[in-house]
Amino acid sequence: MFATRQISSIAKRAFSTSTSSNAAKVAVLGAAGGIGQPLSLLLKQSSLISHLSLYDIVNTPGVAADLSHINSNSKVSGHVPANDGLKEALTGCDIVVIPAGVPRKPGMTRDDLFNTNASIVRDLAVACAEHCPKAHILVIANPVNSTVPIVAEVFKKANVFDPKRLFGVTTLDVVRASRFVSEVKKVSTEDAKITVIGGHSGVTIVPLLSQSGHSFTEEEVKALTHRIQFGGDEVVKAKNGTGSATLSMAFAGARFTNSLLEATVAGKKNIVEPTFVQSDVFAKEGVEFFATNVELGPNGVEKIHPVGKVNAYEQGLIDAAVPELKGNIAKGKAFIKA
Ligand SMILES: NC(=O)C1=CN([C@@H]2O[C@H](COP(=O)(O)OP(=O)(O)OC[C@H]3O[C@@H](n4cnc5c(N)ncnc54)[C@H](O)[C@@H]3O)[C@@H](O)[C@H]2O)C=CC1
Ligand SMILES: O=C([O-])CC(=O)C(=O)O
Repeated sequence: MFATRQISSIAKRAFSTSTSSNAAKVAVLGAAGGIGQPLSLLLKQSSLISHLSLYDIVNTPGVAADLSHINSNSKVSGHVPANDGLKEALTGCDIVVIPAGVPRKPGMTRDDLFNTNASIVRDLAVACAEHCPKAHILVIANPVNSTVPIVAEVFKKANVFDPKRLFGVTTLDVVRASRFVSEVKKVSTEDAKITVIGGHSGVTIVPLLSQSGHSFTEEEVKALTHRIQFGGDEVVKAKNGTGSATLSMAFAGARFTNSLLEATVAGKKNIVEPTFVQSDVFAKEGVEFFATNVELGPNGVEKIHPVGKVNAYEQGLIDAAVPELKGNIAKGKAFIKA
């Protein structure tokens, strides 16, 4: 249901309504990339955005010129590093979405991207802390389990950290889970709402199929769990060295950004999305960031939902996720502290 409803309502807004009076400035950093371009296209259709600000180290003037001909009401600007481009892109931003960074090739883990992407995300976070310290920051760049703590540490160093405004985008995991379960159970995706908790890599992705209202055989649970945890690898393998998920990620990133806009700009209530945030849910186990369903409100995180009832199999998945997550988070924090 979400997909159809979202696309038709976005399309309607684009062609029949004007931009909301308190609409937001939204920046996409990495906007010329595989995710950045389709994500920017989807965001261009939102009437809750007044200014779509596109930043990349290359090619954003062209992407911005192209998108700017679409007759929705938002302004589009393109920025590259020259002439204070990053400062221009970020100043006045309400939301910053960060898909900047390299994607995986076959045989790599998301953690293998750390060496390249950690410094990209750090430098962009430093600029956000300086030019738009109150913006909501949505991190897509992998490894999300480490890049989110990196942004947090940068913001803490600059004394501007607000944990309610920092999100790791894990929406693709629930989008995949919904699709895969709908295929197995032969139901509409509307009837396949799956909670996915934890983080965004391999065993840290924990689907809670027992909460879905469907019954599964043991074999189905194992196969679905594996497919949801390693769905990213399916795409990396199929793209055969040319990248990872871009189009489904753009869809998922737009879904999360639109939900945040609905909560912050449109003041809608009961907007719930899964996301990797600073959380108390597993704080006792030493896990500072964790993805669960989160209610979004005018200031970002409104309420972090608990994990809820899990069965023994899912408890085993959580037990496997916790140490891995702890390590990923510590690695991100140590990168900035060092
Ligand atoms: N959170 C999630 O669920 C997902 C995350 N990803 C991650 O998203 C990231 C981007 O993936 P793609 O768009 O496929 O890669 P891509 O290589 O197609 O695009 C990345 C873009 O970032 C730009 N870039 C590099 N350094 C930059 C900097 N310092 N400032 C601004 N822009 C910079 C590049 O010029 C390029 O246009 C990867 O790290 C990938 O692993 C991908 C899919 C899902
Ligand atoms: O698999 C990757 O590297 C990209 C990603 O995070 C995903 O598709 O979930």
